[in-house]
Amino acid sequence: MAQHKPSGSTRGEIQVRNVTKTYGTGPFAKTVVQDCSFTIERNKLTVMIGPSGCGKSTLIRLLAGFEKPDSGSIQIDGRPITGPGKDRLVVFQESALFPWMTTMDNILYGPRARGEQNGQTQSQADFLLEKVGLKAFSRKYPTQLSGGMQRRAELARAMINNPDVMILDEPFRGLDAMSKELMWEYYSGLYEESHRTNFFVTTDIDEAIFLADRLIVMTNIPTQVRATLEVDIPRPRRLANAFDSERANEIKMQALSLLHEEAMKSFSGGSRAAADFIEAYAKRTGKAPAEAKQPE
Ligand SMILES: Nc1ncnc2c1ncn2[C@@H]1O[C@H](COP(=O)(O)OP(=O)(O)OP(=O)(O)O)[C@@H](O)[C@H]1O
Repeated sequence: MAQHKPSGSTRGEIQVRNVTKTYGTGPFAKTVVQDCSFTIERNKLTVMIGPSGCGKSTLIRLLAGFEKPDSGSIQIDGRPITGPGKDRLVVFQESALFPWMTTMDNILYGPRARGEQNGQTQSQADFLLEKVGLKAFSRKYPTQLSGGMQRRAELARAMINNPDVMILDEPFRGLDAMSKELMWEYYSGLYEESHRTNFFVTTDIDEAIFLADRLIVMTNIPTQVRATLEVDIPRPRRLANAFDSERANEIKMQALSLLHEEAMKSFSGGSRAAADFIEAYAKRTGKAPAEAKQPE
């Protein structure tokens, strides 16, 4: 049977302009995103990296249309995002596979639910199964798959819906190091097939550099863009060579130094976190807390 790869969309540019989001009110108000602007460029893989807890998942909920910004605007191809839409598809950290369905049935779930199952969706499912290395597992159930296989099945399940934008919130978090690296190859291979607009959020610098066309580095909370780096490393990228390039290391060092500065902000200002950090540092180095220098 002829196999059809998912068609690459030429839509899906997202513009975030001066977005602010605060949770709670009065003395309990907490601003998580502040005056944040960036563009997720069409047909590129944009990776967002930032310190843990800086507000990345909040931004994803805003892009997905699950929540609304307090001020500023978010547009897709010039239209305001007012709620969830089938032009955007979000893949979360948590498994969303139905345990009572086989891998194949999980992958075909979207087209079936829309009443769109036909010969073409079946051959797309075959193509995606092969691409994610699960051809021999199409009749297995999620519990019969490893964690990495489940994540690959989820990628296929999302991609068959051909969204204009794929939004991924730390989808490989929690996998062991080897499975995670394997996922990078599968995922970037899928991206290189379609060049669909992808927005991928992570806290893992190696993952970010391996995958990204563009890397957006975020500030600490309340978050906004600290820097945007073009990751001009040739494709296709493979684990065997991706980290050999001097350019990859240069970008990694640049991003790491920005992230380090941002992470250190949570330790400044005599906060409880700073006190804990200094105490732990003193224990580890054998120096009394008074001698241990607070990070600048
Ligand atoms: N609905 C909510 N109500 C109140 N506070 C919230 C809500 N959602 C998020 N926050 C707060 O916003 C901050 C940022 O959370 P968010 O999950 O967006 O960060 P993150 O960068 O995705 O974190 P991580 O990297 O750890 O996944 C946290 O301090 C969190 O407590």
